[in-house]
Amino acid sequence: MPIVKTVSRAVSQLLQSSGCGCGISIVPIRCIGVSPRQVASDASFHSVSFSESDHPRVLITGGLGQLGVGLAKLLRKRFGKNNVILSDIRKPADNVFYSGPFIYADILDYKNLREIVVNNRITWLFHYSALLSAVGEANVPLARAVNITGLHNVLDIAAEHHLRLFVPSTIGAFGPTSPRDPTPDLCIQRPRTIYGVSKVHAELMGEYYHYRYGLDFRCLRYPGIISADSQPGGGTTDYAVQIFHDAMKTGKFQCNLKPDTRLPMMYIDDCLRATLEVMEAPAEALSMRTYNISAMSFTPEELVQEVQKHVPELQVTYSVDEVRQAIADSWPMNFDDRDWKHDYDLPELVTTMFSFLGSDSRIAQAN
Ligand SMILES: NC(=O)c1ccc[n+]([C@@H]2O[C@H](COP(=O)([O-])OP(=O)(O)OC[C@H]3O[C@@H](n4cnc5c(N)ncnc54)[C@H](O)[C@@H]3O)[C@@H](O)[C@H]2O)c1
Ligand SMILES: C[C@@H](O)[C@H](N)C(=O)O
Repeated sequence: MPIVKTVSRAVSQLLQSSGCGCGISIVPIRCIGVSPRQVASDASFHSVSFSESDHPRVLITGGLGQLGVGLAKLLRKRFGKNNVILSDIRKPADNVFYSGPFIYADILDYKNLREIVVNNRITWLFHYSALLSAVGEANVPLARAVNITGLHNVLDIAAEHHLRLFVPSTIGAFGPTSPRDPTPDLCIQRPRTIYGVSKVHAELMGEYYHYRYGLDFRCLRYPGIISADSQPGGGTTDYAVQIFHDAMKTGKFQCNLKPDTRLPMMYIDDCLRATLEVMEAPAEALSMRTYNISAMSFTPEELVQEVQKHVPELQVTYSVDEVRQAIADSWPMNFDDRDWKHDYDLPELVTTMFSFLGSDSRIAQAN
């Protein structure tokens, strides 16, 4: 994935001729009255005293899911604790609440979201709220609302307030008619889940707003992300996180995908590093708005083999979930990101997960 690369002449011409801040750029401002500042918008915003600086002022939506807390930690290290606001509709755990600014933000409440952006002088927005693939199929109306209507709110607010906007897409934005091994950045995208459809919609709307209104929209298609300190939110790739917890706790793991189901995966540190890189890239270095990002690709049986090097007594059974299996069978097996360099392959991933989960003592003598 050439996040930062020389912009070709053709791309430069395209950018110059089609917007990016010039040309037709009347920003879509919704016709709702200007509301007075409401206490509710920043009532839960503790210990905040923003200083003027060159750092971006960041809002993360859906920040209490698998990826948001880790992203906030990374961004706070770089831009300062009080310049990064985590938000969600759920109640944060104590350690999250006291680690930096947190605010309630429902992305379906346009006015509230706009107030938060205005009152806190947000300049960068990471839009993480979503219903993932499996929970999305279980509640299509809610997935449609959060993933599509919510995105529309975010796009309009970002365009109106000239934010740099990051929206993650996914391997789930591809479908059975896409080339699956490998899947390139540009190819046919006909996903069969509401999650995938909403992500293709996000990719296209972001790109449209970029060319039409000059919105600084940036998007990476993530593979399945694996993390030790946060739980996945109901996706098809969740098994690859669950196995570590079950190996540690019970020594038994029931996999809900077939043993030979190959999917692209990535350790969370690589994912968050790539996200920061694409957000920090100079605009003129981006030749597209959406890129694949990839690290490794494995099947459940390959992951089990690697995990058993650390927990040899792990017992594994397979009980296939038909919904998740059908989704996985329609997704890429290998993701082509061309030249982005990841740090973690499968062995490093597994070692890191176990050392994070505190299993050093269980590492097999057999190694
Ligand atoms: N985790 C992965 O493997 C993976 C892979 C590809 C893409 N992504 C994308 O990255 C983003 C973050 O993923 P994640 O794994 O952290 O997701 P997650 O499901 O763990 O968390 C999503 C968060 O969105 C919040 N949310 C739901 N409805 C909301 C609303 N109305 N307003 C505000 N917040 C709301 C939830 O409370 C939850 O905390 C998502 O957009 C997802 O599609 C994740
Ligand atoms: C792949 C990704 O988008 C998510 N983990 C899911 O399985 O739904």
